[in-house]
Amino acid sequence: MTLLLDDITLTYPDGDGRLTALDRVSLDVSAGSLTAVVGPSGSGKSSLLAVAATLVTPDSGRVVVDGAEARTLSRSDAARLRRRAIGIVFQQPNLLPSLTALEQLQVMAHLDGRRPREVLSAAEELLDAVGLAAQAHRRPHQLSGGQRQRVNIARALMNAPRVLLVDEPTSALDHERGAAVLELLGALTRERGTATVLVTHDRGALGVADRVVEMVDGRLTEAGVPTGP
Ligand SMILES: Nc1ncnc2c1ncn2[C@@H]1O[C@H](COP(=O)(O)OP(=O)(O)OP(=O)(O)O)[C@@H](O)[C@H]1O
Repeated sequence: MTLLLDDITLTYPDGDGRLTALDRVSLDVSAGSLTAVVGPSGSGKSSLLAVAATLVTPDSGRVVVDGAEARTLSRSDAARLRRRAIGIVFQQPNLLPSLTALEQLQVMAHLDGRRPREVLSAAEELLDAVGLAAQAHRRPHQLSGGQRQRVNIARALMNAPRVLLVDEPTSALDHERGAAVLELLGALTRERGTATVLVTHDRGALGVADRVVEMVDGRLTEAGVPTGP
């Protein structure tokens, strides 16, 4: 199993008590499959992603990414796991305004100490895969919202992560662009073999998901396997 969340409980301080954001949640996601997480606002979806990304340590339960249990790693091994094994796509692309699309991708890999020539060809190949080969030298303000989100997705894939975590990627997009981004995420998941978790309000996501789970009040329930379009 490429991503395993096993019996996760996460609480936050809340006045005198604690608020349970994740209540004994378990989820496994295999390579090359996409799990959509739906559920009302405040039900714990972002918390689930933060735990899966190893950005937040749960009160109890295990997070296993590509065979490594996050809690047992040293700080530096945990940082490496986060950088290499996990790709994160947030709602807002957060691109650096002064860099071109190509450079946004290159920065990720340079931070990881990879060789410039190899980095350049990987970045060009990924921009091509997300349909932006012709826009490689544009800066964020010269791209549409959908194109910016594609750069964001390509950037998250730059270090060839085993796990891809995506939070509401279509919320800033119109229906058509949103649908195209979801199709792209489904295709990249299969091509690149990532274990993908997609948090979304967008019903269009149900068509690209292998599995749909629902969060309600911090608990996860199976919402069924979509039967396709
Ligand atoms: N840092 C925090 N400190 C305290 N409580 C928090 C914190 N982050 C989230 N919460 C609470 O935990 C619960 C789950 O929040 P979370 O952001 O995971 O929900 P969500 O399903 O992602 O919501 P939305 O769809 O609105 O983004 C909510 O009740 C929220 O108010």
